[in-house]
Amino acid sequence: MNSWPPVETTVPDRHPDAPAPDTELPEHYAHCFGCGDSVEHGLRLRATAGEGMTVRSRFTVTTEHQGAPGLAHGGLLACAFDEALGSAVGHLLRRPAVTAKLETDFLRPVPVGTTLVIDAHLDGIAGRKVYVSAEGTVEGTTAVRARALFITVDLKHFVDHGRPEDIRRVAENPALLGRSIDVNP
Ligand SMILES: CCCCCCCC(=O)SCCNC(=O)CCNC(=O)[C@H](O)C(C)(C)COP(=O)(O)OP(=O)(O)OC[C@H]1O[C@@H](n2cnc3c(N)ncnc32)[C@H](O)[C@@H]1OP(=O)(O)O
Repeated sequence: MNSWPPVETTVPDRHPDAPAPDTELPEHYAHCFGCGDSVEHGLRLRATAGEGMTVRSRFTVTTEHQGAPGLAHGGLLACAFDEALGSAVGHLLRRPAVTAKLETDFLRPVPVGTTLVIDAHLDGIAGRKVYVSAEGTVEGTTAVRARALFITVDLKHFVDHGRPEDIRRVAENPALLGRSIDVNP
């Protein structure tokens, strides 16, 4: 395995306004496939702030999430990790960031009806680059590991690239966005 993080980094402090350990974290966007409650067959990850630079997320696999009979689809598991890792970056640093690179190791199948517990850890930052890793367990057994590079961005990233009607909808109803991330840090 390559060394991780792959470049020299520093470990940041939690943002002073980051949610305290054991706080249940809100969805970051109501229409997010990873965490939004408005998405009928979305993953609906639930997350809790941990100690230090950690966040624990939980993903319960339903029949809509299958790739093979009775088993979670690998791409959706990767999505769950993207969300869990992004949640750690967003909530602990309180800065918007997007995934630039995501790698996953699938060690064991994840059955429908089980809950994957994803423990994400913010490993270090170098400028706008944020390195995070996570381990997912099912009933105490490691099933998936992942690591990712997120890049912090400003609000302009979303305004410039997002579909105008969706940007407008959020501007008209800011409650669609969670309040744990500073959009103008
Ligand atoms: C609470 C929130 C939860 C959110 C969970 C969900 C997260 C998501 O799904 S985000 C959606 C998926 N991701 C995206 O759409 C991102 C698409 N990509 C982009 O917009 C751009 O490529 C972006 C913003 C990542 C980087 O572009 P840009 O701002 O021009 O920066 P750029 O200069 O290219 O890169 C910055 C640094 O990162 C490095 N970098 C960028 N991409 C990569 C990569 N794939 N691999 C390695 N390094 C990379 C660059 O080499 C550069 O390094 P250095 O500073 O040392 O020169």
